[in-house]
Amino acid sequence: MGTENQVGVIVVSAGRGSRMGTQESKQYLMLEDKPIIMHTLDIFEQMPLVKEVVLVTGADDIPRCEQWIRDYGLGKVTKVIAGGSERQQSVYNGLMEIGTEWVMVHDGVRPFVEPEHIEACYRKALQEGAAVLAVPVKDTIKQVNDSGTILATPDRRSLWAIHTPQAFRLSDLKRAHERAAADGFAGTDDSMLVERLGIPVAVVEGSYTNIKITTPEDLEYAAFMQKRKGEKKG
Ligand SMILES: Nc1ccn([C@@H]2O[C@H](COP(=O)(O)OP(=O)(O)OP(=O)(O)O)[C@@H](O)[C@H]2O)c(=O)n1
Ligand SMILES: C[C@](O)(CO)[C@H](O)COP(=O)(O)O
Repeated sequence: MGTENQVGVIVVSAGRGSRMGTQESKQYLMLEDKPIIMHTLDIFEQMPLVKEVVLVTGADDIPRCEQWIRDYGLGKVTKVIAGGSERQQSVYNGLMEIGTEWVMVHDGVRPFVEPEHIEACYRKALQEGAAVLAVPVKDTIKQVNDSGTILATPDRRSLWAIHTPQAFRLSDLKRAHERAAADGFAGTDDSMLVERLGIPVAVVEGSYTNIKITTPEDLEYAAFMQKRKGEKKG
């Protein structure tokens, strides 16, 4: 089945970036020639699979984002809307603006996600109903109590670090968000909310380079990654 112009993408970019510790919100920091968020949006702009993109950003940042979108010719971005105080609310605001049967939610501060992994995540969701990009953890992970004492060491073979995009039926994700809001449940990703409905979510292995730019160290790595991308293009 053709997958051209199929999926709506919500790119969430309304956070404050407090862990980055910069005056400017991290998603607007320059990465080589343009703001991080514009690198991320351009990935989806170049994908035939993507029908529309809704950018969710800070209310005060809407005008400059709209100008950048014009400057960089990001025609697939159909709306730029205000987010909420939590990521979950920002995603929900985006859901209200998307009209496609399938939706992908992506962090605006993940500018190194690879198109083939985005497509693989979407195709897996078409097959299984829902899918997320992830990578197997490399470190041993332990559960630790508030006193700093180790409680348990889960079997590493079953542990994955979950990334974005995350792909769902729009109707399922809306229902999941509405159920979570009704229950006062706050999740750290969208998959958690869908899992709560009993909907199976599949994992698709992506890449360790699909980092979420969160702290200053990530910014250094991002600069290295961007340089390497430029060298590969030649
Ligand atoms: N209220 C929020 C919080 C986060 N995000 C977005 O969700 C993504 C992942 O969130 P995170 O990396 O935690 O960003 P911040 O919340 O900005 O970071 P911090 O927790 O350090 O403040 C980011 O693209 C961020 O802009 C959002 O759209 N709305
Ligand atoms: C959605 C996410 O990127 C999956 O790993 C992550 O949970 C976002 O967490 P954050 O604290 O909002 O950055």
